[in-house]
Amino acid sequence: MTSYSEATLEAYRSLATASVADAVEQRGVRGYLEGAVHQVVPGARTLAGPAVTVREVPDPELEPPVHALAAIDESPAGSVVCIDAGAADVAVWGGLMTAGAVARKLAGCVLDGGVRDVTEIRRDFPDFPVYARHAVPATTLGRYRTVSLNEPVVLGGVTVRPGDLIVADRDGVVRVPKGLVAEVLATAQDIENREKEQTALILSSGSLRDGLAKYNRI
Ligand SMILES: O=C([O-])CC(=O)C(=O)O
Ligand SMILES: [Mg+2]
Repeated sequence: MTSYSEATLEAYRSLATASVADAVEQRGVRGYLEGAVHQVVPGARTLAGPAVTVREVPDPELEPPVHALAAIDESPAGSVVCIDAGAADVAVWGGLMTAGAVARKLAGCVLDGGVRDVTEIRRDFPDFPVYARHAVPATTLGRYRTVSLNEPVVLGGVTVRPGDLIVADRDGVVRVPKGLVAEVLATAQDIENREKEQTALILSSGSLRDGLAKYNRI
C-alpha cells in the first residue's frame, strides 16, 4: 500500500485545494472532484492521505458492506476511505463506521454517496473529516452492496486509484495521481508563493489589475 512521508502530507495540509487542483491541471489531468462532493464534517484540519477505495452498487440483497468494513479495519493509519456508490441516495457511512475509522487512526473519508449520523459524528468525532455528496438517513442494507476493495473507482467524476493522494478542505476534494505527488506539490507551492506576492501587490498598488499585471493571470 502506498504511503507518503509525514513531511509530504504536512506540506499538502498547509496548501489550499485550489492550488493543488490548479497544479494537477498543469499536468494535463483533472484533479478536482465535482463540487457536490463537499465537506460535511470539517475535521481538525485539511485532509491529506492515500486513498483506499471501495465500490458499491445497487442490490436488494441484505448484505453488510463487507468491503467497507475491511477498508476500515485493515487499512494503514492515515488512509482516506473513498467510497464510490455512484451518487447513491443512501448513507454509505455513519457514526459506527466513523468510530471504527477513528479507532484505526484513519485520516478521513470521501463518499460519492450519502452519510448519516452527522450530528453524532460532529459531536463525538469532530476531528474526523467527512466529505460526501449529501446527508441522508437511509441505510444501504437491502439497497446497495459493496463489490470491490482497492480497485479503481470514480468519485465526483474523477478516477481514484488506491494510493492516489486525496487532499480536501472547505473548497472540496482533489485527487493527485500517485505518480505526480512530488511534482504537484512543488507546483502548488509555487502557485501559493506567487499568489502571496500578488496579494501584496494588489494591496500596495490599490488595484486588482495592477496587482495581477506582473504575472498577467489570476
Ligand atoms: O448503516 C450504515 O451503513 C452506516 C451507519 O449508520 C453507521 O456506520 O453508523
Ligand atoms: Mg448509524
